[in-house]
Amino acid sequence: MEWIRGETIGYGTFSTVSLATPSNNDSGELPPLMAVKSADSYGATSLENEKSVLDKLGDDCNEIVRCFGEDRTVENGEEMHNLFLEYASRGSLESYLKKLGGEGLPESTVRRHTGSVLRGLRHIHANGFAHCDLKLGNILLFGDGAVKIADFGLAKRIEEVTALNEGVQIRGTPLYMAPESVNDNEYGSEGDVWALGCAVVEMFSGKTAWSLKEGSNFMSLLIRIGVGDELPMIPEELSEQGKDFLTKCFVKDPKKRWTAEMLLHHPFVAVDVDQDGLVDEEDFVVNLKTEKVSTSPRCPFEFPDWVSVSSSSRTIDSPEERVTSLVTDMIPDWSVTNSWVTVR
Ligand SMILES: Nc1ncnc2c1ncn2[C@@H]1O[C@H](COP(=O)(O)OP(=O)(O)OP(=O)(O)O)[C@@H](O)[C@H]1O
Repeated sequence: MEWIRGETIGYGTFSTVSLATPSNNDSGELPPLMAVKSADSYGATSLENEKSVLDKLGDDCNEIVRCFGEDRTVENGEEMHNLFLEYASRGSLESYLKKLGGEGLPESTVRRHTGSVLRGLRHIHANGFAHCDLKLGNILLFGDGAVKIADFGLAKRIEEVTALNEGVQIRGTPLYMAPESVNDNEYGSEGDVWALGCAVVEMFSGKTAWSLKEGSNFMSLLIRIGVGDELPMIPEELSEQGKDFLTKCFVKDPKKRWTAEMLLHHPFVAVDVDQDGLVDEEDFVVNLKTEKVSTSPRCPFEFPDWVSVSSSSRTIDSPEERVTSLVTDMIPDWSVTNSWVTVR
Protein backbone atom coordinates (compact mmCIF):
# COMPACT_ATOMS: atom_id res chain seq x y z
CA MET A 1 0.00 0.00 0.00
CA GLU A 2 1.25 3.49 -0.86
CA TRP A 3 0.62 5.99 1.90
CA ILE A 4 1.66 9.39 3.21
CA ARG A 5 2.59 10.00 6.83
CA GLY A 6 0.83 12.98 8.45
CA GLU A 7 1.18 14.73 11.80
CA THR A 8 2.08 12.87 15.01
CA ILE A 9 -0.97 12.29 17.23
CA GLY A 10 0.39 10.20 20.10
CA TYR A 11 3.40 8.68 21.78
CA GLY A 12 3.65 5.38 23.62
CA THR A 13 6.47 3.49 25.27
CA PHE A 14 7.09 1.41 22.18
CA SER A 15 5.85 3.56 19.34
CA THR A 16 4.84 6.86 17.80
CA VAL A 17 1.37 7.22 16.33
CA SER A 18 0.70 9.52 13.38
CA LEU A 19 -1.97 10.14 10.77
CA ALA A 20 -1.70 8.24 7.50
CA THR A 21 -3.44 8.85 4.17
CA PRO A 22 -3.52 6.14 1.50
CA SER A 23 -2.19 7.75 -1.69
CA ASN A 24 -3.88 5.26 -3.98
CA ASN A 25 -7.21 4.13 -2.62
CA ASP A 26 -9.24 3.74 -5.81
CA SER A 27 -10.81 0.53 -4.60
CA GLY A 28 -12.09 2.40 -1.53
CA GLU A 29 -11.09 -0.51 0.71
CA LEU A 30 -9.35 1.76 3.17
CA PRO A 31 -10.68 4.80 5.03
CA PRO A 32 -9.36 8.15 3.74
CA LEU A 33 -7.62 8.74 7.07
CA MET A 34 -5.95 6.14 9.31
CA ALA A 35 -3.67 6.11 12.35
CA VAL A 36 -0.27 4.50 11.81
CA LYS A 37 1.60 3.14 14.80
CA SER A 38 5.31 3.03 14.03
CA ALA A 39 8.20 1.51 15.93
CA ASP A 40 11.89 0.92 15.31
CA SER A 41 13.45 -2.47 16.00
CA TYR A 42 13.11 -1.85 19.77
CA GLY A 43 9.31 -1.74 19.54
CA ALA A 44 8.88 -4.20 16.66
CA THR A 45 8.05 -7.19 18.88
CA SER A 46 5.25 -5.32 20.56
CA LEU A 47 3.80 -4.26 17.17
CA GLU A 48 4.07 -7.82 15.83
CA ASN A 49 2.25 -9.10 18.89
CA GLU A 50 -0.43 -6.44 18.48
CA LYS A 51 -0.97 -7.34 14.80
CA SER A 52 -1.15 -11.04 15.51
CA VAL A 53 -3.67 -10.58 18.36
CA LEU A 54 -5.84 -8.15 16.34
CA ASP A 55 -5.88 -10.61 13.42
CA LYS A 56 -7.06 -13.38 15.72
CA LEU A 57 -9.73 -11.17 17.28
CA GLY A 58 -11.14 -10.38 13.81
CA ASP A 59 -13.19 -7.40 12.65
CA ASP A 60 -16.58 -8.27 14.05
CA CYS A 61 -16.38 -6.52 17.42
CA ASN A 62 -17.25 -2.81 17.25
CA GLU A 63 -15.52 -2.10 20.52
CA ILE A 64 -12.04 -3.12 19.38
CA VAL A 65 -9.97 -0.86 17.17
CA ARG A 66 -9.68 -2.20 13.58
CA CYS A 67 -6.36 -3.03 11.98
CA PHE A 68 -5.91 -2.49 8.22
CA GLY A 69 -2.53 -4.15 7.80
CA GLU A 70 1.15 -3.47 8.27
CA ASP A 71 4.26 -2.60 6.33
CA ARG A 72 7.89 -1.60 6.74
CA THR A 73 9.59 1.62 5.67
CA VAL A 74 13.08 3.02 5.92
CA GLU A 75 13.00 6.50 7.41
CA ASN A 76 16.14 8.50 8.20
CA GLY A 77 18.15 5.34 7.60
CA GLU A 78 16.16 3.33 10.14
CA GLU A 79 13.79 0.47 9.45
CA MET A 80 10.35 1.28 10.80
CA HIS A 81 7.54 -1.21 11.44
CA ASN A 82 4.12 0.30 10.76
CA LEU A 83 0.68 -0.86 11.83
CA PHE A 84 -2.38 0.78 10.21
CA LEU A 85 -5.33 1.32 12.54
CA GLU A 86 -8.75 2.87 12.55
CA TYR A 87 -8.29 6.57 13.42
CA ALA A 88 -9.94 7.77 16.64
CA SER A 89 -10.45 11.48 15.94
CA ARG A 90 -11.02 12.39 19.61
CA GLY A 91 -7.91 10.63 20.93
CA SER A 92 -7.78 8.55 24.10
CA LEU A 93 -10.04 8.89 27.13
CA GLU A 94 -6.92 9.85 29.08
CA SER A 95 -6.23 12.86 26.87
CA TYR A 96 -9.94 13.75 26.81
CA LEU A 97 -10.08 13.79 30.63
CA LYS A 98 -6.91 15.88 30.82
CA LYS A 99 -8.71 18.55 28.79
CA LEU A 100 -11.42 18.61 31.47
CA GLY A 101 -8.77 19.70 33.98
CA GLY A 102 -9.42 17.19 36.75
CA GLU A 103 -13.18 16.94 36.25
CA GLY A 104 -14.70 13.54 35.59
CA LEU A 105 -17.38 12.57 33.06
CA PRO A 106 -21.14 12.51 33.78
CA GLU A 107 -22.26 9.15 35.15
CA SER A 108 -24.48 8.51 32.10
CA THR A 109 -21.40 8.78 29.87
CA VAL A 110 -19.34 6.61 32.21
CA ARG A 111 -22.05 3.93 32.08
CA ARG A 112 -22.09 4.00 28.29
CA HIS A 113 -18.30 3.85 27.94
CA THR A 114 -18.09 1.09 30.55
CA GLY A 115 -20.64 -1.00 28.63
CA SER A 116 -18.62 -0.57 25.44
CA VAL A 117 -15.34 -1.54 27.07
CA LEU A 118 -17.03 -4.57 28.64
CA ARG A 119 -18.29 -5.73 25.25
CA GLY A 120 -14.74 -5.39 23.93
CA LEU A 121 -13.33 -7.30 26.91
CA ARG A 122 -15.93 -10.05 26.55
CA HIS A 123 -14.82 -10.54 22.93
CA ILE A 124 -11.13 -10.53 23.87
CA HIS A 125 -11.63 -13.03 26.71
CA ALA A 126 -13.98 -15.27 24.69
CA ASN A 127 -11.23 -15.55 22.08
CA GLY A 128 -8.76 -16.72 24.69
CA PHE A 129 -6.79 -13.51 25.24
CA ALA A 130 -6.20 -11.08 28.08
CA HIS A 131 -5.42 -7.45 27.20
CA CYS A 132 -3.03 -6.94 30.17
CA ASP A 133 -2.76 -3.14 29.75
CA LEU A 134 -6.27 -1.75 30.00
CA LYS A 135 -6.24 1.93 31.05
CA LEU A 136 -7.72 5.23 29.88
CA GLY A 137 -4.77 5.84 27.53
CA ASN A 138 -5.71 2.65 25.68
CA ILE A 139 -9.43 3.40 25.32
CA LEU A 140 -9.99 5.50 22.20
CA LEU A 141 -12.79 7.97 21.57
CA PHE A 142 -14.34 8.28 18.10
CA GLY A 143 -16.14 11.18 16.45
CA ASP A 144 -19.56 9.56 16.88
CA GLY A 145 -19.06 9.11 20.64
CA ALA A 146 -18.11 5.42 20.38
CA VAL A 147 -15.18 4.09 22.43
CA LYS A 148 -12.93 1.17 21.49
CA ILE A 149 -10.13 -0.75 23.16
CA ALA A 150 -6.69 -0.26 21.58
CA ASP A 151 -3.03 -1.18 22.16
CA PHE A 152 -2.71 -4.96 22.17
CA GLY A 153 1.09 -4.85 22.43
CA LEU A 154 1.07 -6.65 25.80
CA ALA A 155 -1.96 -8.89 25.16
CA LYS A 156 -1.43 -12.59 25.88
CA ARG A 157 -3.14 -15.90 25.31
CA ILE A 158 -4.88 -16.80 28.54
CA GLU A 159 -3.25 -20.22 28.78
CA GLU A 160 0.15 -18.51 28.60
CA VAL A 161 -0.84 -15.97 31.15
CA THR A 162 0.04 -17.82 34.30
CA ALA A 163 3.29 -19.14 32.86
CA LEU A 164 5.27 -16.01 33.61
CA ASN A 165 7.67 -17.78 35.92
CA GLU A 166 10.94 -16.33 34.71
CA GLY A 167 11.45 -13.77 37.38
CA VAL A 168 9.00 -11.22 38.59
CA GLN A 169 7.31 -9.13 35.92
CA ILE A 170 5.44 -5.92 36.09
CA ARG A 171 3.37 -5.44 32.93
CA GLY A 172 1.23 -2.49 32.09
CA THR A 173 0.75 0.38 34.49
CA PRO A 174 1.15 -0.30 38.24
CA LEU A 175 -1.84 1.91 39.10
CA TYR A 176 -4.10 -0.55 37.26
CA MET A 177 -2.41 -3.76 38.47
CA ALA A 178 -4.55 -6.41 40.13
CA PRO A 179 -3.51 -7.97 43.46
CA GLU A 180 -2.80 -11.37 41.86
CA SER A 181 -0.43 -9.70 39.38
CA VAL A 182 1.48 -8.04 42.21
CA ASN A 183 1.45 -11.11 44.45
CA ASP A 184 1.65 -14.07 42.06
CA ASN A 185 2.67 -12.78 38.61
CA GLU A 186 -0.76 -13.72 37.28
CA TYR A 187 -2.01 -11.75 34.26
CA GLY A 188 -5.34 -13.01 33.04
CA SER A 189 -8.84 -11.91 32.10
CA GLU A 190 -9.54 -11.28 35.80
CA GLY A 191 -6.79 -8.64 35.85
CA ASP A 192 -8.50 -6.82 32.95
CA VAL A 193 -11.68 -6.61 35.03
CA TRP A 194 -9.78 -5.11 37.98
CA ALA A 195 -8.19 -2.58 35.58
CA LEU A 196 -11.64 -1.77 34.17
CA GLY A 197 -12.78 -0.90 37.72
CA CYS A 198 -9.80 1.48 38.06
CA ALA A 199 -10.69 3.04 34.69
CA VAL A 200 -14.33 3.55 35.77
CA VAL A 201 -13.23 5.36 38.95
CA GLU A 202 -10.91 7.58 36.92
CA MET A 203 -13.52 8.34 34.25
CA PHE A 204 -16.08 9.37 36.88
CA SER A 205 -13.89 11.22 39.38
CA GLY A 206 -11.09 12.51 37.15
CA LYS A 207 -8.68 11.02 39.70
CA THR A 208 -6.75 7.78 39.81
CA ALA A 209 -8.37 4.93 41.72
CA TRP A 210 -5.45 4.81 44.17
CA SER A 211 -4.89 8.17 45.82
CA LEU A 212 -1.18 8.82 45.86
CA LYS A 213 0.11 10.72 48.81
CA GLU A 214 2.96 13.15 48.44
CA GLY A 215 6.25 11.28 48.77
CA SER A 216 4.68 7.85 48.33
CA ASN A 217 6.63 5.55 46.06
CA PHE A 218 6.28 2.61 43.72
CA MET A 219 6.93 0.11 46.48
CA SER A 220 4.28 1.51 48.80
CA LEU A 221 1.69 1.41 45.99
CA LEU A 222 2.45 -2.26 45.31
CA ILE A 223 2.15 -3.08 48.99
CA ARG A 224 -1.22 -1.33 49.15
CA ILE A 225 -2.46 -3.28 46.10
CA GLY A 226 -1.03 -6.64 47.02
CA VAL A 227 -1.10 -6.84 50.81
CA GLY A 228 -3.90 -6.16 53.26
CA ASP A 229 -7.52 -5.26 52.75
CA GLU A 230 -7.33 -1.80 51.18
CA LEU A 231 -9.28 -1.42 47.93
CA PRO A 232 -9.19 1.32 45.29
CA MET A 233 -11.26 4.41 46.03
CA ILE A 234 -14.98 4.16 45.24
CA PRO A 235 -16.31 7.71 44.60
CA GLU A 236 -18.94 8.85 47.13
CA GLU A 237 -20.93 10.72 44.45
CA LEU A 238 -21.40 7.61 42.32
CA SER A 239 -24.88 6.05 42.30
CA GLU A 240 -25.51 2.94 44.40
CA GLN A 241 -25.52 0.89 41.17
CA GLY A 242 -22.12 2.30 40.27
CA LYS A 243 -20.71 1.55 43.71
CA ASP A 244 -22.08 -1.98 43.54
CA PHE A 245 -20.55 -2.45 40.09
CA LEU A 246 -17.13 -1.42 41.40
CA THR A 247 -17.32 -3.78 44.36
CA LYS A 248 -17.71 -6.61 41.80
CA CYS A 249 -14.55 -5.46 39.98
CA PHE A 250 -12.50 -4.88 43.12
CA VAL A 251 -12.65 -8.39 44.57
CA LYS A 252 -9.15 -9.27 45.72
CA ASP A 253 -9.51 -12.98 44.98
CA PRO A 254 -9.49 -13.27 41.15
CA LYS A 255 -11.55 -16.48 41.31
CA LYS A 256 -14.38 -14.58 43.01
CA ARG A 257 -14.14 -11.45 40.86
CA TRP A 258 -16.92 -11.01 38.31
CA THR A 259 -16.16 -11.70 34.67
CA ALA A 260 -16.81 -9.26 31.81
CA GLU A 261 -19.76 -11.43 30.76
CA MET A 262 -21.28 -11.23 34.24
CA LEU A 263 -20.71 -7.49 34.53
CA LEU A 264 -22.55 -6.90 31.26
CA HIS A 265 -25.71 -8.00 33.11
CA HIS A 266 -25.12 -5.54 35.95
CA PRO A 267 -27.72 -2.72 36.09
CA PHE A 268 -24.95 -0.11 35.96
CA VAL A 269 -24.37 -0.96 32.29
CA ALA A 270 -27.44 -2.95 31.28
CA VAL A 271 -29.15 0.13 29.80
CA ASP A 272 -30.74 1.07 26.53
CA VAL A 273 -29.15 3.94 24.71
CA ASP A 274 -30.90 6.59 22.65
CA GLN A 275 -28.91 6.39 19.42
CA ASP A 276 -30.04 9.90 18.40
CA GLY A 277 -27.87 11.35 21.11
CA LEU A 278 -24.75 9.61 19.86
CA VAL A 279 -23.09 12.57 18.16
CA ASP A 280 -22.96 15.01 21.03
CA GLU A 281 -21.55 13.34 24.10
CA GLU A 282 -22.75 16.05 26.47
CA ASP A 283 -26.33 15.66 25.23
CA PHE A 284 -26.09 11.92 25.29
CA VAL A 285 -29.22 10.37 26.73
CA VAL A 286 -29.14 7.13 28.63
CA ASN A 287 -32.51 5.63 29.39
CA LEU A 288 -32.51 3.37 32.37
CA LYS A 289 -35.22 0.85 31.49
CA THR A 290 -35.45 -0.72 34.86
CA GLU A 291 -38.18 -3.13 33.83
CA LYS A 292 -35.70 -4.74 31.44
CA VAL A 293 -32.89 -4.94 33.94
CA SER A 294 -32.84 -7.90 36.22
CA THR A 295 -31.78 -7.49 39.81
CA SER A 296 -28.06 -7.49 40.22
CA PRO A 297 -26.86 -10.97 41.12
CA ARG A 298 -25.30 -10.75 44.56
CA CYS A 299 -22.41 -13.09 43.90
CA PRO A 300 -20.76 -14.83 40.94
CA PHE A 301 -22.41 -18.12 41.80
CA GLU A 302 -25.87 -16.72 41.03
CA PHE A 303 -24.97 -16.91 37.34
CA PRO A 304 -25.96 -20.42 36.24
CA ASP A 305 -23.36 -20.65 33.48
CA TRP A 306 -20.50 -19.25 35.48
CA VAL A 307 -17.58 -21.61 35.76
CA SER A 308 -14.90 -21.03 38.30
CA VAL A 309 -11.54 -20.84 36.59
CA SER A 310 -8.89 -22.12 38.88
CA SER A 311 -5.70 -20.16 38.53
CA SER A 312 -2.56 -22.20 38.65
CA SER A 313 -0.92 -20.08 41.27
CA ARG A 314 2.70 -20.92 41.79
CA THR A 315 3.65 -21.53 45.36
CA ILE A 316 6.09 -18.72 45.67
CA ASP A 317 6.83 -16.29 48.43
CA SER A 318 4.29 -14.79 50.74
CA PRO A 319 2.74 -11.59 49.36
CA GLU A 320 5.05 -9.54 51.59
CA GLU A 321 8.15 -11.35 50.29
CA ARG A 322 6.92 -11.15 46.72
CA VAL A 323 6.28 -7.39 46.92
CA THR A 324 9.65 -6.86 48.55
CA SER A 325 11.22 -8.74 45.65
CA LEU A 326 9.78 -6.15 43.29
CA VAL A 327 12.13 -3.47 44.57
CA THR A 328 14.30 -2.43 41.70
CA ASP A 329 16.53 0.45 40.68
CA MET A 330 14.58 0.65 37.41
CA ILE A 331 11.68 2.56 38.88
CA PRO A 332 9.34 3.60 36.05
CA ASP A 333 7.30 6.78 36.01
CA TRP A 334 4.48 4.63 37.27
CA SER A 335 1.86 7.22 37.89
CA VAL A 336 1.57 8.32 34.28
CA THR A 337 3.37 5.99 31.90
CA ASN A 338 3.07 2.51 30.61
CA SER A 339 6.56 1.41 31.41
CA TRP A 340 7.06 -2.15 32.49
CA VAL A 341 9.91 -3.60 34.36
CA THR A 342 11.28 -7.09 34.66
CA VAL A 343 13.03 -7.97 37.86
CA ARG A 344 15.14 -11.12 37.81
N1 LIG B 1 -5.95 4.49 16.39
C1 LIG B 1 -5.62 5.62 17.00
N2 LIG B 1 -6.27 6.77 16.75
C2 LIG B 1 -5.95 7.92 17.40
N3 LIG B 1 -4.98 8.02 18.34
C3 LIG B 1 -4.30 6.90 18.65
C4 LIG B 1 -4.58 5.64 18.00
N4 LIG B 1 -3.77 4.70 18.52
C5 LIG B 1 -3.01 5.33 19.44
N5 LIG B 1 -3.33 6.65 19.53
C6 LIG B 1 -2.71 7.64 20.44
O1 LIG B 1 -1.35 7.31 20.63
C7 LIG B 1 -1.10 7.00 22.03
C8 LIG B 1 -0.08 5.86 22.10
O2 LIG B 1 -0.63 4.71 21.48
P1 LIG B 1 -0.47 3.25 22.08
O3 LIG B 1 -0.88 3.27 23.52
O4 LIG B 1 -1.18 2.30 21.21
O5 LIG B 1 1.10 3.08 21.93
P2 LIG B 1 2.08 2.13 22.74
O6 LIG B 1 3.47 2.39 22.25
O7 LIG B 1 1.61 0.72 22.66
O8 LIG B 1 1.88 2.70 24.16
P3 LIG B 1 1.95 2.04 25.57
O9 LIG B 1 3.03 2.82 26.20
O10 LIG B 1 0.57 2.28 26.16
O11 LIG B 1 2.25 0.58 25.44
C9 LIG B 1 -2.47 6.67 22.62
O12 LIG B 1 -2.55 6.94 24.00
C10 LIG B 1 -3.38 7.60 21.80
O13 LIG B 1 -3.36 8.91 22.36
